[in-house]
Amino acid sequence: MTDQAHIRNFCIIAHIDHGKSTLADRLLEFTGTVSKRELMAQTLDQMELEREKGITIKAQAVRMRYTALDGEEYELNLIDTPGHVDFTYEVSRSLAACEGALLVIDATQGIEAQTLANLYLALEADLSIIPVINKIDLPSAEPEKVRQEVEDVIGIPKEECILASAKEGTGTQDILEAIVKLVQPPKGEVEQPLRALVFDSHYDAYKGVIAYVRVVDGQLHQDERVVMMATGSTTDILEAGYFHPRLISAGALTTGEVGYIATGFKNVKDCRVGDTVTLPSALTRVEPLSGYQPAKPMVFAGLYPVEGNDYPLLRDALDRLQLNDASLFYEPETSGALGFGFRCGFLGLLHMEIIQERLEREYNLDILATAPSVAYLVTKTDGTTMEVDNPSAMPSFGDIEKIEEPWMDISIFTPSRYIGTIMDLVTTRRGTYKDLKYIEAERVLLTYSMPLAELIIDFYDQLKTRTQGYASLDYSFGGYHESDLVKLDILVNGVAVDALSLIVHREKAYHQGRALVEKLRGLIPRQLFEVPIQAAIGSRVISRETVKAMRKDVLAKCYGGDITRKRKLLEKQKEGKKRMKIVGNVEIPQEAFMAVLSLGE
Ligand SMILES: Nc1nc2c(ncn2[C@@H]2O[C@H](COP(=O)(O)OP(=O)(O)OP(=O)(O)O)[C@@H](O)[C@H]2O)c(=O)[nH]1
Repeated sequence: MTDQAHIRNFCIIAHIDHGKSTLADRLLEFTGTVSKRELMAQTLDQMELEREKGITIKAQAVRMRYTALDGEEYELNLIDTPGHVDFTYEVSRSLAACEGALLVIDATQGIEAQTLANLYLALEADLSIIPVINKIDLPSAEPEKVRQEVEDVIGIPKEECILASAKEGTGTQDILEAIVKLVQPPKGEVEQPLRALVFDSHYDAYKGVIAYVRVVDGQLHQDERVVMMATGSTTDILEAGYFHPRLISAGALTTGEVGYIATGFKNVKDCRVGDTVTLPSALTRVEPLSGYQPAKPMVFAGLYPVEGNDYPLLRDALDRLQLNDASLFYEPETSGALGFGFRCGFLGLLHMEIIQERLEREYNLDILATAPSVAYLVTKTDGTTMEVDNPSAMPSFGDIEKIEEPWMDISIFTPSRYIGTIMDLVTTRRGTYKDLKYIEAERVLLTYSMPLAELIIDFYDQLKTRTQGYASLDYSFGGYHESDLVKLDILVNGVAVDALSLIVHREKAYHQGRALVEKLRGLIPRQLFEVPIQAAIGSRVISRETVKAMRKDVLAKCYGGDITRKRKLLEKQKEGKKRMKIVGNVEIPQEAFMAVLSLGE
């Protein structure tokens, strides 16, 4: 165990793609924690999906030993943080386990929305900030300009910025020296009863839930009985140790240290991120560490197996994913159109996408997902209130007194030439303007308030398209507000398809209904008969399109000749069918359920 004065706990925060993982690799390599050969492209991003999407999802922690220029050896604990807004809560928990943060800024991009969002979280957690201007090897790098930006926007003197290239290793030692000099050693009392913060966890088939902890006070030892203050669960610590980056058992962890405990818990729910670990004997004497909050899903969608028989498999897969991901919520749901499936709650759209992909890739399931929805607070005329996260479960409008929907505070960084088009985009999404700040002559920070329902429908892609990729976005929950909403039903061949129902603002209902049926006409394949598609509010049909009947057989092309070609065509047709659901007697493809996401403006 290292004495407290020689421990430094820090994290790296950055906007997506500014080079956090690459820099982490350089630090691991420089300190000899991982050899170059061992260092796979990105050690810290372990999940395959993370690697592919190039984003960090789960926070990780690695212990390094570094002999500084002062001749002393230090224990440096690097806590990696997720870079995406969906995971803000995990970021803030990781930050709470540190005393310092490297703020990485891309020298070709400058400060972006999540640079600031993460910086604010770090300041809230009272961390020392070390700005690192990365990618200075690139020809388009403008380190001087970015330095000035750091001084003007963040208020840190520009001389304190470290210039680095994580790719080439420039500046690595300067960064390590700055960590030793500028980051405070951990405070906390080793004589006090144990308090350790759980800042992340993962499930291991042999050791149960592995909790990633920061010991704030006291010590913890293997075989000791501990209790989780928020959930009340108790267990004996099977193993205690640190990450190197693999788990190294050390028998104990002391005040100020970061490491893991193997808890034997069978579910991450017993050991939530943000919870405090203590000893049963100290339970009544210690205050839990602040800031625990259960993750709250914001975006909901139905997930259905394409093959009805796969329902039990889907349930098992969700069960298993949830072992590792306490923020994933699901419950059984039945849809008239899609059969048996699950209503799932996610932290955000990216989270939803990740879960969907993991179900398909790791569990080999074909999933049909309905369009994402938010959770509405509905007050009925009889005075009762309910939360509705599925449009088809909305009570009939005669019974509704009012509906409130979640609004987000959003901030957008953009070159000033795009202000007009962004303003226009946000207004068509019912957003309201809050503020505009010039960051430098040609870059601005715009802030708005906007319904989450509008944000999850293609907003980010639209923003990127309209600004040629230059704008960056960040958002946080801003409260519930009453809105004039209606339910839009879609009828296919005269039958209302519950999974296509939408909640929309009354003023936009007509336009959206029309756009949607037009889109659906293009997506629903021709059948042997004519298929009308209608949009309706209550019993009033507001728009109608028709899918014409099919005229020719696909096999007609083959002139009865080439059998391989015929088989190929049939195979292809089968492929195409994979993501189809038969509703009534009409085949509806997956894209139809997502059509609402791409209606354009
Ligand atoms: N030229 C150059 N490229 C770099 C440097 N640092 C990182 N990159 C590249 O920038 C891209 C993003 O780097 P990552 O380290 O994955 O970024 P990140 O911040 O960890 O991204 P998230 O995990 O999504 O938050 C990768 O293609 C890196 O190879 C650098 O110093 N110079």
